[in-house]
Amino acid sequence: MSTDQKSTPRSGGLRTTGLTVRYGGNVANENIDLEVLPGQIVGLIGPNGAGKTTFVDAVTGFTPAEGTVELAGERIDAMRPHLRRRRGLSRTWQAGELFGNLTVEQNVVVATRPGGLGTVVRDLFGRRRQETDPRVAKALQTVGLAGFEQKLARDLALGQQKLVGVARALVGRCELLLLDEPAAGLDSSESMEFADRMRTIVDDGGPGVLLIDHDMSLVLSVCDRVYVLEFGKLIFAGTPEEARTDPAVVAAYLGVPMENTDA
Ligand SMILES: Nc1ncnc2c1ncn2[C@@H]1O[C@H](COP(=O)(O)OP(=O)(O)OP(=O)(O)O)[C@@H](O)[C@H]1O
Repeated sequence: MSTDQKSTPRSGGLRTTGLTVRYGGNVANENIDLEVLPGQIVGLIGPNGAGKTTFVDAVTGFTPAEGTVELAGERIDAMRPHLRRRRGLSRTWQAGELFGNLTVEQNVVVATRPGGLGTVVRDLFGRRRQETDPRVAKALQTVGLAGFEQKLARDLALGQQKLVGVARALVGRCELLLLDEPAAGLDSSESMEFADRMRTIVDDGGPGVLLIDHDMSLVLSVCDRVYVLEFGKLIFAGTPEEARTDPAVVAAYLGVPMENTDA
């Protein structure tokens, strides 16, 4: 495994050390050391069942794990999921996260309210309708959806709906953004458009991003670094260029040239 991880503490981003998840006798993640620095897009890939979702669940606190998780230099592994979120660990979900009958703006507002959807609905039908929260406006501008605030979420193209999901994750404190299969359902040009937007967000001072996806061309083209999981273990960490020719990575993908592989 090639890696250039340093042992000095970082002031931002995500770092896991020795992250291990067991489901009975099955070790779904084994000693995972992974780092995402601010300003980086880092890919996490691996064949079906390799342990990618388990890793996300462990980092976000939805699955018990051994080892440490640091966010922006602070240990968060003893925290419950909502506290990790408050510290700036944000994620998007694979599917079904938007409320189709609400506007784009309302969908993002939901993420800013402690009461979630219930509070927003009360605001809509009660007298507490407020001006647009500047954080919401900024998040929508960041993802390129300024001007779409009053459209219904269901009327947007799928790629735009995914960007609403990103805006929701970005609103409030965001030290690290976990993108869980953002390209699912997108065609290759929509995926690349999404990737370009993510690159711009990160390069413009956005958070570090951990991108988990089956779309290899997306991951290899947009990521600064790539980690590859197989049977719960990291078999590779390095640049996308190194991943394309690494024998263990190629073997994990059955020898198919990686540009053409759909994990
Ligand atoms: N809640 C659970 N209880 C028991 N075993 C589980 C549980 N969740 C996942 N596993 C097992 O852990 C291993 C890793 O699964 P995981 O879903 O994390 O892989 P993945 O890389 O995300 O797969 P996919 O690409 O298909 O989503 C698999 O062997 C799976 O069967």
